[in-house]
Amino acid sequence: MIIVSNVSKTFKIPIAKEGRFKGIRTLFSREYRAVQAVRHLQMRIEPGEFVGYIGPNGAGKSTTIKMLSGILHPTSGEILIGGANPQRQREQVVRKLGVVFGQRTQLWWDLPVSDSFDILASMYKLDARTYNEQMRTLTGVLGLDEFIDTPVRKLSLGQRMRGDLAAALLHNPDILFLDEPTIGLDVVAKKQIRAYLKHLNTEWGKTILLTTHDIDDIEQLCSRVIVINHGQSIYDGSLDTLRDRIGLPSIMKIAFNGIIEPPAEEELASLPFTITERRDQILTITCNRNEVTAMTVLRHVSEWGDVQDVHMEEPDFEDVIHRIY
Ligand SMILES: Nc1ncnc2c1ncn2[C@@H]1O[C@H](COP(=O)(O)OP(=O)(O)OP(=O)(O)O)[C@@H](O)[C@H]1O
Repeated sequence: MIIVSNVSKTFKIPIAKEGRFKGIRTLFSREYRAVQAVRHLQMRIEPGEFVGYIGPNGAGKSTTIKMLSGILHPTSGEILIGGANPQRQREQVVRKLGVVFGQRTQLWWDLPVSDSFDILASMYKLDARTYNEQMRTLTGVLGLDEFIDTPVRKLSLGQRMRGDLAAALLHNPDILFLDEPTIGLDVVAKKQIRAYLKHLNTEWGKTILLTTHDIDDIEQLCSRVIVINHGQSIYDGSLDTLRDRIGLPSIMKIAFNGIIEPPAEEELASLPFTITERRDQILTITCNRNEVTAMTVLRHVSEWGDVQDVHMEEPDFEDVIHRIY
């Protein structure tokens, strides 16, 4: 289990000097300004959960992941990963954790991928049998064969990400922190990485905290989302509840056979939904699904003509995000 209790992180940044030798003078400056990257963060993640951690640029996501994995120290508050503190019990925590930073690789750039795995295996002190077994399993799932002897610098971004995922999983940790693992990937590679991540969670039971700017990642993978803005958690729950809470409309497209005869303006105004578009034989209807069911809408519109087809459209998740920010 991951427990984050009232964690804050403040960076001290030297105030930039003006005038001659400003670079050197800034370097030796004793004047600082404080940037509060994370404020009073509370979080509890149960084993086996797949949690999306989202927020605008500079919200504090990477800082949180770096604190969770022990790279940065919180200014205040406490973090426990499986009962251990990532700063004080680093080695114990590192064994439980795999971390992937999408923008940076932990593989050695000029070496074949297999050499990086050899180095990591010896860092984690894996015995030969465990290492070989784990490599076999990971090769099966992540298709490493295709590029195992290729130097990392020659890999496609999708292959590199598969290599990085394998590196993070080599010591078989229970928990994965993934910071933008799909960044820069093309549609096909994204789909593939998502399929792997789903497998790691549902088949292998890995607990995953995923940071992403890609809304499809969240929609397709995460049962829970935590939204952070200006270092503070502003939402923690399901994606559906998030949509409902900010009252995004449901959209229905209703196709008719033949003539459509909606009632007069006054009667339309009294209905619990609105017609937002009328094109040929199709009406677009918008309603708040907390206030009116699709069946009620259908009952009304079927009096206006011969309904041929109904199509429900989910509100766009990008809209959801913009509204909560
Ligand atoms: N090492 C650092 N020194 C000083 N300030 C930092 C440092 N790391 C992060 N910050 C600041 O802390 C705040 C949070 O940054 P962080 O990288 O955690 O955001 P993020 O949500 O991951 O953003 P993005 O989506 O752009 O990666 C920002 O204001 C950033 O400038």
